[in-house]
Amino acid sequence: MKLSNGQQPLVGLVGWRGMVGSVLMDRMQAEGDFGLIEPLFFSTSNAGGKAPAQAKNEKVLKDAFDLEALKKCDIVITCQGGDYTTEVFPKLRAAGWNGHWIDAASTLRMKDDAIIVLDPVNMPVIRNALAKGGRNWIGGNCTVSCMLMGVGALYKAGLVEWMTSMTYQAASGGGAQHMRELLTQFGTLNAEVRSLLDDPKSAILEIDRKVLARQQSLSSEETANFGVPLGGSLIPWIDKDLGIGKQPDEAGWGISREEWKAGAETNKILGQGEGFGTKPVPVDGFCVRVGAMRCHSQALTFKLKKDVPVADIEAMIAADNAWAKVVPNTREATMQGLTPVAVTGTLDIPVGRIRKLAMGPEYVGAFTIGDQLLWGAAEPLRRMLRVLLEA
Ligand SMILES: NC(=O)C1=CN([C@@H]2O[C@H](COP(=O)(O)OP(=O)(O)OC[C@H]3O[C@@H](n4cnc5c(N)ncnc54)[C@H](OP(=O)(O)O)[C@@H]3O)[C@@H](O)[C@H]2O)C=CC1
Ligand SMILES: N[C@@H](CC(=O)OP(=O)(O)O)C(=O)O
Repeated sequence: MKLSNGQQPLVGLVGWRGMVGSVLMDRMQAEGDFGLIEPLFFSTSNAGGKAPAQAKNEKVLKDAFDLEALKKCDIVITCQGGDYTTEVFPKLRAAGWNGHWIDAASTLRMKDDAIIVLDPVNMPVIRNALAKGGRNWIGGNCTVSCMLMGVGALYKAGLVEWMTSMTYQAASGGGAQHMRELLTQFGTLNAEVRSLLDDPKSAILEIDRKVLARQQSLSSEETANFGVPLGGSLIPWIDKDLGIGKQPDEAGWGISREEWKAGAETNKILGQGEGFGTKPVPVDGFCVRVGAMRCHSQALTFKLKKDVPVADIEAMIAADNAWAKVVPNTREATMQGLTPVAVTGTLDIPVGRIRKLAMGPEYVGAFTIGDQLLWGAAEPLRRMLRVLLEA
C-alpha cells in the first residue's frame, strides 16, 4: 500500500484487548507487523486511557465510536464483535470513508461486497476482489477456516462431491467467560467427589451418581454462559436456531447457525456457489460444543467425485500449505499429534485418521484440529493486513 505522503499506513485497532484481539496483538508483534504500520488504538470503554506498548506516535486511546478519528485510518482492524460492526461500519461508510475494513465478526461475511479472507486457501479470490476495488475483508467462522486450512486441497482440486462435518468445538468459541465457566464447573464437580477420589476403594458408581447430581443442580449463575452444564457433558447446538426450512423434511429445517455457516462460508471462501454462478458443494453436519479449551476438532466425511488413493490424498493435503500436517493413521501418532492439547497455541493444522470408509472407494474419512483463536480468528486478519500492505 503506497501512501502519497510516504508515511506508514495508519491502522486503527479496535477490540485489541479482547480474547481474539490479544491473540492478534501477539501474532502481529511476533511477525513484526507493527514495524510496517502506524497503529492507532481505539477503545469502546476507555477513550483517553493509555494505549498499549505497541503505540508509536499516538499513545492515547481513541473513542471507538468517534467516526472522525476512524475516518483518518487507511485500514481499520476490529475484533470488537458483531454489535460494534453493526453500529459503526454503516455509519463510517455513509460518512464517505473509503479505507479497508478488516473484521473478525460474522456480521458482514455474507454481504456481496465482503470477502471472507483465508489467503492460503483463497488468495485468487482476494486478489480478484482487490483488483476490483474491494474494501471489506472479513475473517471466516473458526470451524470453517480451520477445516479449509486442513483439507482445502481436496476442494481446490475439485474432488469433493459433498462433505459432512461433525464438530467438537471448544469453550473459547463462546468467549473468555465461557472458558472460565467450563473450568469453574470442572472444579465444582471435582470438589464434590474429592474425598471419594482420594479413597482408591470408593465405588465409581457412587462418584458418578454424585457428579450427575451436582451437574443437575448447577445454579443459573454456574451455567450463565452456556445455559446448561458443559463440564462432563456436551451441547449439540451452537449459535442461533435458524429453523430455515418451510417444512420439517426440507433441507435446512432445524439447522443451527453454526451448521449453516459450514456450507455458506466454505463455498463463499472458495469463490463458488450462489453469487459466483456455479453450483455450491453441499457441506452440512452437526456442530457440538465440548469441554475443550480453545481448539476446534472435527470429523469429516467426504464423498469424492472419484476413487483417489489415500496416499495421493495425504500428499495433496501435505503439499497444500505450510501449516497442514498429515498425521499417520496409527493409534500412537493420533494420540500424540491429533488432540487439542497437542495443537493449542500452534498454527499447525494436523489432519489425521485419513482412510477409506466402508461405504465405497469414493468415501473418505478424516479428522482435523485447529486452534480457533489462531487460524480460526486472528491469523487470517493479520495476514490480510499484510496482503494490503504489500499490494
Ligand atoms: N471468541 C472466538 O472464538 C471468536 C470470536 N470472533 C469474533 O471476535 C469478536 C470478539 O470476540 P472476543 O475476543 O472473544 O471478545 P471479548 O469479549 O474477549 O472482547 C471484546 C471486547 O470486550 C471489551 N472488554 C470488556 N471487558 C474486558 C476484559 N476484562 N478484558 C478484555 N476485554 C474486555 C474490550 O473492549 P474495550 O477495550 O473497547 O473495552 C474487548 O475488545 C466477536 O465478534 C466474535 O464473533 C471470531 C472468531 C472466533
Ligand atoms: N461460533 C463460534 C465462534 C465464533 O465467534 O464464530 P463466528 O465468528 O462465526 O461468529 C463458536 O462458538 O465456536
